[in-house]
Amino acid sequence: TRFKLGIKPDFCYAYEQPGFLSALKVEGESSGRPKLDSHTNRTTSPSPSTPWTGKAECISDQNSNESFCVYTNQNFADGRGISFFTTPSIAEKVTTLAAFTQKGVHDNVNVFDNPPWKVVNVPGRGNGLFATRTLRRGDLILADTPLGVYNSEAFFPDYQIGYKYLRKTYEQLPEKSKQILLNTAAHSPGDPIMERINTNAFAGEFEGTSHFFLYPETALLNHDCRPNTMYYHNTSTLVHSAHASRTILPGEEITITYINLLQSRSERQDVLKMIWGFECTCSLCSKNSATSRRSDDNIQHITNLHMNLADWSSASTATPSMAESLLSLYKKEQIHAAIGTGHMFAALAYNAVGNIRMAVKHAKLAIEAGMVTSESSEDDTVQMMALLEDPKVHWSFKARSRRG
Ligand SMILES: C[S@@+](CC[C@H](N)C(=O)[O-])C[C@H]1O[C@@H](n2cnc3c(N)ncnc32)[C@H](O)[C@@H]1O
Repeated sequence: TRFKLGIKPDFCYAYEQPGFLSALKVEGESSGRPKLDSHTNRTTSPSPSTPWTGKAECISDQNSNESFCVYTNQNFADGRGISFFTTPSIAEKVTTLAAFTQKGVHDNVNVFDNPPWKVVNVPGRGNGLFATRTLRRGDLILADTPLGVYNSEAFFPDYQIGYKYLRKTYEQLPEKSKQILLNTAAHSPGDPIMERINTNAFAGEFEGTSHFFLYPETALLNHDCRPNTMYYHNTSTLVHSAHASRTILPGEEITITYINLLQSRSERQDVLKMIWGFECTCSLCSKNSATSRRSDDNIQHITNLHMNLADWSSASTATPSMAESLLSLYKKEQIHAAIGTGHMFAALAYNAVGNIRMAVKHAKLAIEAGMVTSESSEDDTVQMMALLEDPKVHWSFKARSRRG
């Protein structure tokens, strides 16, 4: 299941990831979901134990019998504040998260006193973050909490109704945070709040439902099809953190990917234009057509290798050399954040033919590479640790060696 943001599933380098609002706009419009036009406005009083400020304003969808309300906590993360637009049951669960119950989880978050970057305005792409000192793979670039978390079901079907509640999520924030939100970019005209969510919010599953998260500082990161940074969203602390996925030199722009990178140039350009309104002229998109074709072929090859290596059926044709090819293609294509995944595939593929020495080598490398995204690849790390502990009892041991 997809949870949080990204490949595993909150780790961004390749799979469709920061699906921003417009991505769903398209999906929602074509899905013919019932409109929220038979709504009623009402308010509910929070129970005395909830952290929400004031009365929650709610809207009910009579078709689904679902209510969505605006909940704000102005004290969240040391007075930065946070607003939710979601169902009462999700809001109740939210209050039990570490974000609301554990002291200290936001201690070094939303702190930008001496960051390793500065904001620079680049004609044609707006603001972006540029490194002011050398960053090594794994170094923290920034960590922030969302100002808004919006249930996609809540306002999506009918914008006019949704706007009103989105505006409320904004209006209830502390003054300083309102300004921070307004300082984010909007790439098309329209309702100022809606458009800022549209341009900047990350989509991810939250408490089992799709939500959008607006992290105003992370929002400053521009897109590159070969980014030098990856990010992770912790759905318990609600902290979003971005780490360098390779060495970044002073003066270099710090970039993330907005899309699934395992797509051809034309596919990438189409989706970036459609959703974020810009022509991608990143280093990869600007290559001459012969180089670009080679890259597209590599991407296709990576996709095929993924499919083969993830196939544990009796029909699988996966071999360790496929995993070695995958690793070298990641390197060739400079998909740095995926190296850990490549080593994991290799560890499993070697163990599957009983080559313990190579399985252990790659498991160690996978864990080491996973440190960069320690939180995001938790399951993978656990899996690799288990393999290291005793390769012979790991489920993958000789799982492919008896096949003809
Ligand atoms: C999340 S914002 C990124 C920060 C934004 N540049 C700003 O000024 O705050 C996304 C918007 O930035 C611009 N953008 C991001 N990456 C870009 C790129 N590689 N080339 C051109 N524009 C880009 C587009 O206008 C896009 O809609």
